[in-house]
Amino acid sequence: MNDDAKLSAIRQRIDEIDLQLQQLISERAEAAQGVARIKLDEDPQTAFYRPEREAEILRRIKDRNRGPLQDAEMARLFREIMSACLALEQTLNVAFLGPDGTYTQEAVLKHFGHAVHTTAMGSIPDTFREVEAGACQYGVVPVENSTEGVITHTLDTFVNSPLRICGEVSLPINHQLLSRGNQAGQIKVVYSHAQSLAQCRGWLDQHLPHVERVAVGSNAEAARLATEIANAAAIAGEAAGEIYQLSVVASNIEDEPGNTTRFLVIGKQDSPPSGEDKTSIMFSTHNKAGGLHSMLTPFAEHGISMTRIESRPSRRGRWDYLFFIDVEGHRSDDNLAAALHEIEQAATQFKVLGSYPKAVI
Ligand SMILES: O=C(O)C(=O)C[C@]1(C(=O)O)C=C[C@@H](O)C=C1
Repeated sequence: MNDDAKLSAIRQRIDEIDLQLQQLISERAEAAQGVARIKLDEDPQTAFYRPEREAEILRRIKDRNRGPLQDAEMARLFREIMSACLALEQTLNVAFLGPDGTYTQEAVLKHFGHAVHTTAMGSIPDTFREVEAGACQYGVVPVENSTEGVITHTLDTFVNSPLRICGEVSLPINHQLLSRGNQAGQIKVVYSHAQSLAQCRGWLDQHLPHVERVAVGSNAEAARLATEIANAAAIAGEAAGEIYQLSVVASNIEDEPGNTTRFLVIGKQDSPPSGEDKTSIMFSTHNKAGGLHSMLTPFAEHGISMTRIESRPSRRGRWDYLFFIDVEGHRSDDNLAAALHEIEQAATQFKVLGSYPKAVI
């Protein structure tokens, strides 16, 4: 067989595979419609989105992947199939910290796939309010960055919100220096969110030491300004560059190569156990020596791993703090339920913010 004949034979095989794939995807979508009918029969107020089921499916897909596609690529393809199937059951509206083109929007699409409808909000509290009011079923907000630490605004907003955490998203952050066509030497001002400016401080000191740095509300806002102002550039993600049609002057300019931001998915529902879960809680304790230590002892005694601890002033008095803690496990696990009960008894204020599947993709 010559090369032309080989090529055409392989393409014929690809056509046959595509046909089978397409038929199977349609069958899968019909199956999802069947699930939706049962859910509605059982409860007219049902939640169609099931984070624990999606996490189980995506984990299995990664586990049984045998290449040549990477696990993450394979999971991403199935992520989109599930997203389209869910859209047949219900249009999902997800509020996020906007404007369009922010990393938070990227996190929404990574977590829910592209078949969801996204609504850009002006602030973190507005994102919470949109979900509390029922205008969107879910919201996505940033909570911590591996280089810059916690996003305090998100933690503070949880204090008075009835919403639950029902998922987490981990997004590698690759910052691009974007501009309308300026070369690095022509740039006089760089706009970005304060956190992104901080994450690129070393690069800016080295490559643009005399250029003014201006912090603005979001990276997407910075990208918009870079389209309007002469000799301006923005630090933002690729998505913002595409939306605002800016060219990349320098890519991946973050100082820490592993720079990652973690986002939380907030909603009104609790996520049942998925097999690999995390639980986030918030509490305050009497302001006395050893107070925090004694509050954490139940975790150690019940063999629970803590993955994060943050403290915030409680605003109820000087030196009074709220603690935000993430642990491994689901609140319905026996050992975690026992530990949480003991902590609740000893706390002056206590709230489980949610149990949810660990990020899979
Ligand atoms: O299993 C379900 O509950 C479904 O609705 C099906 C499905 C899927 O496509 O696999 C779709 C949406 C849910 O979030 C989880 C899974």
